Amino acid sequence: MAVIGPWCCRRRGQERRGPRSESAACFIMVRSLFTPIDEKLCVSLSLSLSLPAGATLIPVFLPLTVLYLLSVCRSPGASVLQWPPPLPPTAHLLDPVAPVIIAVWVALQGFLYLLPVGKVSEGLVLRDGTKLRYPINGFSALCWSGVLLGLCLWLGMPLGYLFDLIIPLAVCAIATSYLLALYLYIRSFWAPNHALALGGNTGNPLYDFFMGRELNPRIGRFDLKYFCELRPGLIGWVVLNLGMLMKEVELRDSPSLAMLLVNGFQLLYVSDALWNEEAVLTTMDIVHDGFGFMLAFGDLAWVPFTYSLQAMFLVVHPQTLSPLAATGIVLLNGIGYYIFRKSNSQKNQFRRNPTHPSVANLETIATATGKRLLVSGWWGFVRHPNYLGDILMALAWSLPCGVSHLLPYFYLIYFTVLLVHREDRDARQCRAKYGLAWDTYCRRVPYRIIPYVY
Ligand SMILES: NC(=O)C1=CN([C@@H]2O[C@H](COP(=O)(O)OP(=O)(O)OC[C@H]3O[C@@H](n4cnc5c(N)ncnc54)[C@H](OP(=O)(O)O)[C@@H]3O)[C@@H](O)[C@H]2O)C=CC1
Ligand SMILES: CC(C)=CCC[C@@H](C)[C@H]1CC=C2C3=C(CC[C@@]21C)[C@@]1(C)CC[C@H](O)C(C)(C)[C@@H]1CC3
Repeated sequence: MAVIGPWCCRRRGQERRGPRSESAACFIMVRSLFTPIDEKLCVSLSLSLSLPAGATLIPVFLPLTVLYLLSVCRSPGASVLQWPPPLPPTAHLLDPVAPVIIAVWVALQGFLYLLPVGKVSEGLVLRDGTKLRYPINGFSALCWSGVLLGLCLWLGMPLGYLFDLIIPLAVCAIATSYLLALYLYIRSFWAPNHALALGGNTGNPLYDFFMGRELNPRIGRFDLKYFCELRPGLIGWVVLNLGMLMKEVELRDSPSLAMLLVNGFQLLYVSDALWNEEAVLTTMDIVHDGFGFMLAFGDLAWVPFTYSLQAMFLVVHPQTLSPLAATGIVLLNGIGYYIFRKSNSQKNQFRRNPTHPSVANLETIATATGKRLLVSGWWGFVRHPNYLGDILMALAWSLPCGVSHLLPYFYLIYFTVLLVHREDRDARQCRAKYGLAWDTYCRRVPYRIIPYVY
């Protein structure tokens, strides 16, 4: 097996080292999934999984992981530690109804995105000094989607059919993300230099296809990355959850408490993302990352089909929850959500208007860029309080599924790896941006995500 050194590329005299995207988190995730089977094999696999081998293998490995998880989730054993079963026959992978559902869904979300409702916000300043404008109407798209789904249910449409169709739907979503990524890669060659992302232009076609060359690809005023990040996949996730709930009603006459909790928690999370849609304009994905296969696949296939695994698991593996356990889980989700929301809002408020009364009294340190860093409040507790809240919520989403299977904890494991990697990537970017001030911040706030642990 050829081992290709650390990720490193030279372009215009610059050297960049180290993994720079969630793809590295994927490598680690692959390792953590297979560790019990053969640690040595996985260590050498992950060593060899570097540029460009990683960029070649991940677009094959991740879609297969989605199909594998969905098949295992529907099987009676639901064991992720078994040897992967053969792929289902083609007849089970494809269904003519699936592309119709996906096309109608994406078209509906596109229509709702273009509706002239809600305000229009400006993104951060781009390299050419301009700012892009984005519609802030995601929450209204969620509400309209809810109204239309309610209408479908009222008309007697069997939403539980989504459970039966899940694998063909995932195949279609994966195919759509491949086509989209290919389109994005080709069109990026017509984009001006200043519109390209700094990370996805190594000249290696596979790596650039994977990372994405163009930063904010648009068709007219339709921003493809912003649309995909928050609409079809994220709202699709809660629709799939609802489908699982309806399937449970079909099978057992009423939804279980566990299913209601999972649906409720995840609906709260998605609603929160869309309610605070403007905050997404300052996330790494929108500001730094190109739009390529990783984000297209992540948004359109990974999020809806792996984030809904807990609800799908509950259809086949019903769980009984005692009122005490349910109360504890609701409390855990509430605490996680509180930390997540309060810390995200505090930073957003501080970045938008540092003199606002809610943040004006917080202790800060100055940086050479003119921006200040918070060293008290949530951001003085740990360096990423928002990640801590997110991880607590992820745990609360898995616990209703009991502790007999590992599969419902897939999201928690994947997400922890993703956030640990994301924290590391952000720390490197902040170190480069703020220099000594960042070191001072790190000394003042020694823990990254979990106080006294990490
Ligand atoms: N469910 C999911 O699949 C995922 C969810 N998430 C969630 O998305 C949310 C956003 O996360 P993400 O975009 O990764 O990063 P953050 O929202 O944590 O933003 C990091 C940025 O915040 C600023 N910052 C860091 N420390 C300070 C400080 N002390 N004072 C002021 N500003 C500071 C820096 O930017 P600057 O100084 O330039 O302003 C830094 O680059 C999180 O809640 C995360 O959990 C993320 C990924 C996946
Ligand atoms: C394995 C793989 C292909 C990983 C790709 C990573 C993406 C799935 C995630 C990267 C950042 C994301 C964010 C959200 C969803 C997952 C992805 C796309 C997010 C929209 C979820 C809701 C949150 O409230 C959020 C809006 C802060 C968040 C933004 C980042």
